Amino acid sequence: MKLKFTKMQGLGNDFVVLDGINQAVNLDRQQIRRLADRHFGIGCDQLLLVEQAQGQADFRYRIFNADGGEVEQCGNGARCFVRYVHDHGLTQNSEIHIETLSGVISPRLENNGNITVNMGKPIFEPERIPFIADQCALTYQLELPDSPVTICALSMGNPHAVRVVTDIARAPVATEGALIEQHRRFPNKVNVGYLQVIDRNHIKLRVFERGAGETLACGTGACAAVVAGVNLGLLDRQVVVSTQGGELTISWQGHGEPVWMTGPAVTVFEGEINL
Ligand SMILES: N[C@@H](CCC[C@H](N)C(=O)O)C(=O)O
Repeated sequence: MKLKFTKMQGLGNDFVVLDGINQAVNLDRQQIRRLADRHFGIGCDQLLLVEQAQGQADFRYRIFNADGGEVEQCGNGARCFVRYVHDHGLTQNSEIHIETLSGVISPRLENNGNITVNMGKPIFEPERIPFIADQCALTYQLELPDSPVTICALSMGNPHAVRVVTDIARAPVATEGALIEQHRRFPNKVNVGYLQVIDRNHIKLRVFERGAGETLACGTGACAAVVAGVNLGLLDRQVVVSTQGGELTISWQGHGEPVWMTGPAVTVFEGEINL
């Protein structure tokens, strides 16, 4: 099978994007892992599939982690999705509505080329994250082999644990992040963000992503970190998030309101691969 693909990135969080409307795409877990492999395939953190919407939206957006698992949401991917459907003439609309596993999101292409996405409302009820806890709380103590750690837990359509640290460069992202990702209290596993407050409108963030490991940036992770920081009283409602791959602007007006994310999306190259 030959597949046309586009390699894209949003702040260095990289994607293989496939048009499932104009070519037949039917991949199993092994094939997705191979496409994502940086030595034997194209290489990416996530594979994004553009499909016809099933309901009223413009498109259906499916997301697969590098480990082959399908997931609910991807913020940097949402911006790349918009850039892709525009550049490939699949739509002319600057605002589109796209179905994801966690509901419809509505990205908008700005005149300056950036993309703003309404990422929906954060979810705090433990059973909806899902996270095992007796009740909903601002922070939770999570048991780890050495000693417990304090986390915020929430969903941006996908599950996130957020830790506040004082020195992002020394945060145990690969070691502790991997333990939290697989923790028994997160039945669907979890993305783990480490946030350092620079000031009330600026944070630094690193994320150990579920199914992909540490990436250069995570859009939903940035949304989750800002929501957690606002809830903890550490941040104002509009925040610049510095990741290893660049900057995102996140704003959230508080409970019951959606989170807005603005940032870039870039095409790197296009090609065709034999599977
Ligand atoms: N990179 C993404 C998130 C991709 C999915 C995530 N790893 C998960 O398993 O939920 C982003 O930009 O949000």
